[in-house]
Amino acid sequence: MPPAEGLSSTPTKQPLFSFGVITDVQYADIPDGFSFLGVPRYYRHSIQVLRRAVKKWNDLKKLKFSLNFGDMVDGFCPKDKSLTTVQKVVDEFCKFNRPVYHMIGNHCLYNLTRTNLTALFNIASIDGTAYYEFSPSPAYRFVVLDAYDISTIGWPHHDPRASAASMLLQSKNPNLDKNSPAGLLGLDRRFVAFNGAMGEEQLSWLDDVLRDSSDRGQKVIICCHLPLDPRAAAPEALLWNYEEVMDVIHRYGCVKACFAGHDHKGGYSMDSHGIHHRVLEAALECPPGSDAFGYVDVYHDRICLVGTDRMPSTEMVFEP
Ligand SMILES: Nc1ccn([C@@H]2O[C@H](COP(=O)(O)O)[C@@H](O)[C@H]2O)c(=O)n1
Ligand SMILES: O=P(O)(O)OC[C@H](O)CO
Repeated sequence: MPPAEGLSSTPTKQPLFSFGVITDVQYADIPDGFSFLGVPRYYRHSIQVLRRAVKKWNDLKKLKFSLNFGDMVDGFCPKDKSLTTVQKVVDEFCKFNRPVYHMIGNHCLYNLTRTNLTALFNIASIDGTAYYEFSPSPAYRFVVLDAYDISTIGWPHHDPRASAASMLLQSKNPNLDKNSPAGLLGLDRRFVAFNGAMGEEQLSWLDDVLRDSSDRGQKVIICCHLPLDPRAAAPEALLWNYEEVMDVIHRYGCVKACFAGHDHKGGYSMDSHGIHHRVLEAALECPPGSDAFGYVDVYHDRICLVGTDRMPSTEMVFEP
């Protein structure tokens, strides 16, 4: 869990900039249900959480942009309603009067093609990929990763990225149902079909962006639907090749924090290189009337997540 429930030493100076965060809205116009492990899921209420998030973000008047960490629609959404449902959620995000940067999650890919999704989410895409970067202030760069670059979901069966994922799952997960981690031990429990990996091209792009950021003296915040640190999330939620990705990140000193979604209960850790990992609590699992969203104040020496209700606040001070 985060080191502090509140912001014990909130700096009094003005942040360089601030941004909103929300994850796993997983909206569908269907009755409430449960996760595979029996955790309640409020499919119709989650869009109300998003509405309250957008209102709060607008009321604050200081946010520069917001980040949606993926899974805006649920896999149980009737497939003939996928497009209108995703459009309905996108329309809610559009009520925020600043840009919103989206990530693609597994539930998005259960519903729509990558071509549809990248168009709806306004992601400039090469060959269906959904990784990109932006710099909201000269001192900072945001790197948005595509966690399903190598995946059995989202690509046509003949695509090499789908074949590579199938081969990996085949070798790591003997279960007939590849969504099941039954029998897998420890961190190997991540080898399930609802996760994915970053491919070589994306890893090399990440390396280039981080080298350039280091050269420019910029600090970097990494954003990914899937968590990258085992101490911040359940093994079943991790990116398949999180170690490879963290090896690239640890080559440079510029990355200060990694944010993720997917593991609905949320989490926090600081890794061996002093990088903060914050997995955000899901909007989907908020019982009616409760919320999970927040905003982040960014300073030169720290970032402060100010959470609402089920999303605890977290102060993340950078290592010198
Ligand atoms: N076939 C499956 C699917 C999931 N699990 C486990 O349940 C957890 C939650 O799954 P949801 O997709 O409902 O969020 C997941 O972390 C798996 O450990 C399973 O055992 N078998
Ligand atoms: O949002 P889901 O249904 O993919 O669930 C993700 C799992 O909880 C990760 O362990």
